[in-house]
Amino acid sequence: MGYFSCNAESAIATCDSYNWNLKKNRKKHTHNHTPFKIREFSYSDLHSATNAFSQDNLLGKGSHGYVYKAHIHQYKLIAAVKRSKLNSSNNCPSENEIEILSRVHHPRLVNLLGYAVDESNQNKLIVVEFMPNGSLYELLHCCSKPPNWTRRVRFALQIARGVHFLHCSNPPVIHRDIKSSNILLDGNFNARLGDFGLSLRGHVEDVVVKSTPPAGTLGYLDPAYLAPGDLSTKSDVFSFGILLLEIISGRNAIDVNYSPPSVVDWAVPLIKSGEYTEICDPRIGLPEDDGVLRQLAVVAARCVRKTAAKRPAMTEVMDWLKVVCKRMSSPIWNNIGRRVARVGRVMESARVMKYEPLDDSMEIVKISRIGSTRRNRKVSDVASVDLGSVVIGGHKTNQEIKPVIRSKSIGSLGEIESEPLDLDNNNQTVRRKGGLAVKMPAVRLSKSRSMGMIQSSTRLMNKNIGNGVVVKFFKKTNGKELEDSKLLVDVGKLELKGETN
Ligand SMILES: Nc1ncnc2c1ncn2[C@@H]1O[C@H](COP(=O)(O)OP(=O)(O)OP(=O)(O)O)[C@@H](O)[C@H]1O
Repeated sequence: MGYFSCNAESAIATCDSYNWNLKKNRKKHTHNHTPFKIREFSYSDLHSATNAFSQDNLLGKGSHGYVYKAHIHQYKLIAAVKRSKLNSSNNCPSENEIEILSRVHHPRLVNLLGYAVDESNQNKLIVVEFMPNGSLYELLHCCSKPPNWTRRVRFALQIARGVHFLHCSNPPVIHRDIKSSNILLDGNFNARLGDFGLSLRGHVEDVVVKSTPPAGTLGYLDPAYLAPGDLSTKSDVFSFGILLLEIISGRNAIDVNYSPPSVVDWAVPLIKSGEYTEICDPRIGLPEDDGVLRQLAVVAARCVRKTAAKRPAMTEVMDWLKVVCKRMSSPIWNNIGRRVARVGRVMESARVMKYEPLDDSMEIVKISRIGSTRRNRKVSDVASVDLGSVVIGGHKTNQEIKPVIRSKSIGSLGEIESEPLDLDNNNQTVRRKGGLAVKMPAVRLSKSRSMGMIQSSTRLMNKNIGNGVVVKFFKKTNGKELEDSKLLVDVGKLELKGETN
């Protein structure tokens, strides 16, 4: 058990045969040039740091326990302390979370700072970095000023980096519970992936991975993950795709105010028929450069494909999002987008993936069509989730934002309670200190293992979308108009690769 050591690296070196090469590969795997320290705090330190686990220090409540803000004066540290409501005899997820977090460290994760043992019941308390700005869930669904496109694209890329890091670790870490409420915002409003209670560390053929029952959160759960043996990093890719659809549309993964309630069933047919604007969050409107919306939508649709093997790896997703991010952050793109839009809206069907900004003077944009005029690009075979009668969530897209009910993780590594579906508002108020104040009705799902097994009932038809367009850029230097070949736009990259069933 690596976390019993004060220094995670030494624990790994002595206890973990997978990581004999950790030192050698540290740069690649940890992004940290100095080893990160995992401290063993005393229970009494945390008791006083959280003001005896007072209501005032309560940051929120999850399905496995409570999270408190802690001022740990000895270390001049503000941290978040997670206290499980289960006994450790129940194989509570905090054990697993500490075990995994003691081996990974990355700027895009909510990293482990240490742990403490409650002597009275042997429960482990987890001490992680404090995230003062709430969760992405709160920002997207409960905030009066929803984030703009620049921030949304940035969040998507940051989360992709975190997930990519986990998948590239040796052995890989599969998070299994990627969702907007597990994306927390740090002091600089950067997105961090947290809550590793359901995560698994190991290769797919490892016994632990092969014997752990499926778990996750309804609405985000990969429909192809029906049995332990189905798990792979591609299940996280599916959940990430759902999260991306949520970021684009501002709607919940499951929302009964929409028909169909599943974001996949709702968004993917629209994406496949090229109606990207229909899935855009109406509160912020279209991005200035509508190619950004198209690219994000296509990435999301590919992540949620029904067949796990056909989904992209996180490394590809990350690369695509980097391009979108670059496109967003190049002010010149907005200019170009406007000009192109003016020329008969030809950009409607462009798939622009690469751009390097001009270095000087004036740019002129010329447009030429390439390839077939047939609408021959498709996003195919994406997953369709039959939600049955489970009701979670929602706000309307139009004007009014209603209080939303958030999906909870289901399944666990430990004993699973059986509780009825309960939508009574009185039960739970999630309180944030120092972040956004959110009142949330409780959703208690029946936490049976089978509950996570959402069967796909619909197979979506392929539809063709769009034509390719090339945008060429010219710069004027000393009165001469020169074509800049570097600025030739790569068209249709996303849609062209591997779209067949
Ligand atoms: N490091 C942190 N800093 C600040 N707030 C946190 C931190 N970790 C969790 N929280 C807050 O505490 C609350 C509970 O988090 P927790 O991870 O236990 O459960 P959850 O993700 O909300 O639900 P579930 O357990 O169903 O996944 C959330 O509202 C979250 O925003």
